[in-house]
Amino acid sequence: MKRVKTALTIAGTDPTGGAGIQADLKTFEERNVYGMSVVTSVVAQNTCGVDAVAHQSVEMIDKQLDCVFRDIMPDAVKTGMIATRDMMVLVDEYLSRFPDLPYVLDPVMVATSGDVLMEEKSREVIRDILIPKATVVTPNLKEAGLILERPIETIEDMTDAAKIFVHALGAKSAVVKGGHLTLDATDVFYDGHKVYYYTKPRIDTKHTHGTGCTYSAVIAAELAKGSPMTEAVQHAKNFIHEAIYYGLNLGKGNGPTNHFAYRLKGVPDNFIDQPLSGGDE
Ligand SMILES: Nc1ncnc2c1ncn2[C@@H]1O[C@H](COP(=O)(O)OP(=O)(O)OP(=O)(O)O)[C@@H](O)[C@H]1O
Ligand SMILES: Cc1ncc(CO)c(N)n1
Repeated sequence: MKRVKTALTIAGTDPTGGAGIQADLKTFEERNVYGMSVVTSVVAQNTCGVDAVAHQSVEMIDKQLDCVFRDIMPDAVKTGMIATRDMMVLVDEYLSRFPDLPYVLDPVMVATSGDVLMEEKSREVIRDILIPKATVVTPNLKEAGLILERPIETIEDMTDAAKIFVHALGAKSAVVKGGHLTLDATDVFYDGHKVYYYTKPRIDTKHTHGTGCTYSAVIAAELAKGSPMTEAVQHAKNFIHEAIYYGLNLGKGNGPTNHFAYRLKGVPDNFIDQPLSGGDE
């Protein structure tokens, strides 16, 4: 019998719904994939920043993972905020049991607001343990720079970085995201053979909270459905572009993106349509 495809996110939370687990689940749903979630850290945050973080114990994360894996096998997994070394080691244990499971690694380190979401000493665990397991790793410029210990600022740097993630660090593929470039929003994808450039015009907005989470969640959903990597990345690029373009104008800081936009080509009829406005009330 045919069954719906499923994706699991292992990540931290955002009660305002723009980033983290909440963004991932909305995105899975928008891509017609059944979403599941394991909470690593409860984060008291909003569009202005992070107020407090409560890490779940490794035992509790283990119990959540066990509940999922012995009941509903995901067709793809994505990880976002995994704050500590011990949490990463645990996640690695599960990934090791299912070596064929598509795994999207978003190496979340710092929120858009600048708040730190991962212990600095965990960086080498991401690099040495999780990256070699990744079907695709999706760093932004800063994360790529911190992991590779060199500045990543230009398209050439991004191309070199994507190749290093694959050839030196052992990821199957890598996409270095250019949301923080100054010109066009170009993302560089390398699959071990060929480099692909995905470019969209930069949208002039401050409402980019959770763009990275949303983007990697699209890739996970597409991989769950069996799409080839290049198509998954193209969907992610189109999805995030529309989600930013048709911004919802919510929040007092860097607002969330519009997770409806890729499906509806805009905002639902009963929303106040204010694309690209600046967050005023
Ligand atoms: N202003 C923008 N205009 C167009 N595309 C953008 C813009 N900002 C980000 N993007 C796109 O959004 C996607 C996510 O990239 P980004 O570099 O912002 O991730 P991130 O920094 O990990 O996000 P987060 O804000 O969740 O930490 C990429 O495809 C990037 O090109
Ligand atoms: C939980 C969580 N993960 C990732 C980000 C990065 O956007 C965030 N702000 N919060």
